[in-house]
Amino acid sequence: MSCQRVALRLRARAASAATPAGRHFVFTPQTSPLRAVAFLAHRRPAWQPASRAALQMRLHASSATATEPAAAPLSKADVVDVLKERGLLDACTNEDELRKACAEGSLSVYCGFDPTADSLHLGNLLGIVVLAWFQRCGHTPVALLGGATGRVGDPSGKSAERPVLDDDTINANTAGIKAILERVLANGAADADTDVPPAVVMNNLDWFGSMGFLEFLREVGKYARVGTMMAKDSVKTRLDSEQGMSFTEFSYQLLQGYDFCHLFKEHDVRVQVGGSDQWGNITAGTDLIRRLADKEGAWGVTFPLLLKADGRKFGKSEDGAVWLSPERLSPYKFYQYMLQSTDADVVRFMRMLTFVPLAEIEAIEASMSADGYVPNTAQKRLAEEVTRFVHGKEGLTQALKATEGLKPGADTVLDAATLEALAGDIPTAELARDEVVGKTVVDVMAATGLQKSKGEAKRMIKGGGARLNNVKVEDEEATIGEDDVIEGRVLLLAAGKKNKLLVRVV
Ligand SMILES: Nc1ncnc2c1ncn2[C@@H]1O[C@H](COP(=O)(O)OP(=O)(O)OP(=O)(O)O)[C@@H](O)[C@H]1O
Ligand SMILES: N[C@@H](Cc1ccc(O)cc1)C(=O)O
Repeated sequence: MSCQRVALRLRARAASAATPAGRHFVFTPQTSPLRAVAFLAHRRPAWQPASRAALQMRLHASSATATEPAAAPLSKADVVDVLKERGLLDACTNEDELRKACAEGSLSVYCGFDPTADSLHLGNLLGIVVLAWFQRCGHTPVALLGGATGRVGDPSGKSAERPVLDDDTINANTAGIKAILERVLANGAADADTDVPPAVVMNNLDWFGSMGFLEFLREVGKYARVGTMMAKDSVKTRLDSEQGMSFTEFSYQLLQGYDFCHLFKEHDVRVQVGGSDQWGNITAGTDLIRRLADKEGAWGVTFPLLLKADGRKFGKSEDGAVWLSPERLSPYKFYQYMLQSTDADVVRFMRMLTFVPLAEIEAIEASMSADGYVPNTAQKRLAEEVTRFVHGKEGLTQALKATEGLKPGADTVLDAATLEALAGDIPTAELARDEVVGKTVVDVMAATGLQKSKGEAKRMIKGGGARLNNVKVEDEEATIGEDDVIEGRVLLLAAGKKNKLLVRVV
């Protein structure tokens, strides 16, 4: 949409808006888009479908002074609209029924995560975001660890059998993703405007671990139809392949189906969400609930896969997976990744991965093509929001400090914790204390390889490009004192604007 059209839409939307206090603003066609934008963003602290619909209706009405009720917080009934508006709804087993059930009361909603790696990645974040939206609307999110299903391997979306992981790996992976789910869901709840129902984390090994094969065949397998199982996309595509499919992976849909059935019966979980490739497994669950528990009232919802600009999905097999664990990808690197989103992606990512109100996102989008837009403003907002969700306030602070301190030519002095967190993100060397303290900057630059020789290091200082802890080194004979080793542990050297080296003093 052109800037002009966005601006007109925003003006039209704002034309009849009321402040929370009930006073009315009348915006004219001359009102600047940024004023309209600022007003809308200020007025609507959370996304509100009811008022949005009212605004849309007024877009087509002639009166520019009609009033609108004061902003209301999100309610249980809103969640389906929220997901749709944000591009997070791909399919639903029965949307009308689900809407009705959401409006009638608080539902428990689950999403499963198999421990195929010790960390989740950016693509998996979508499942957490969807759970968090249900939570913000007043429903209870349940994150299910696939301690059992991870031992079998989901064939969905895979062109070949998954490797069988050993028990130790699966247990370590389960612990890794459990920590991430707990942390990210807690960050999301802490950031919500209102109190939200607490998240629950479960592990399907708790019910499958003690179930024998005969029991499974008798209690679960008896209710599944082979024809239906064969018709799932995950099976059809693999049966056509040369390698075929193992019975183990063929059975996967029944395990996931039984999870839903178990959670439905034992914990009154009514909704399962998952990526679009999970449709077959999710409907295996709703089918099983109908047959085994003889009950209706369970719904499946899928969200589209998060894709890169070139159409490839964010996953873990590709080079450079965007991991959510700080051990695999530091908050600084994670922040940098989001910061480098292209203008073509940034608005889509903001809609799908953040909780920024849609009116504000539209305002940001409009501002991007307006005069005076400071490049990367939208990317900064995206990076801040997603980093705070994934790594918490402390992680974001760390990422911002590191970004500031590592900017080419920065003069901010960083603390030891921030610097140490960067080990692995920037070149790092380790030297004994007596190889650093009392030595010249030239010596240390050469000893660490930051400069090829002492002569080169001297020339760098002469040219004004050498920095110790972001402070310019003026003197070729300058020595490193005890005080230069930050908190006795670390220092930062730079040769030129971009060539930085972290020295750990041991
Ligand atoms: N980019 C994505 N967007 C949304 N959901 C995703 C994305 N990637 C994975 N998921 C969800 O996470 C589930 C588990 O991911 P899975 O382990 O199958 O693949 P992956 O992590 O994407 O790794 P790979 O790169 O090996 O395919 C998927 O079935 C899907 O529902
Ligand atoms: N099959 C899902 C994980 C999952 C496991 C168990 C479930 O009950 C639900 C989902 C995936 O591969 O991501």
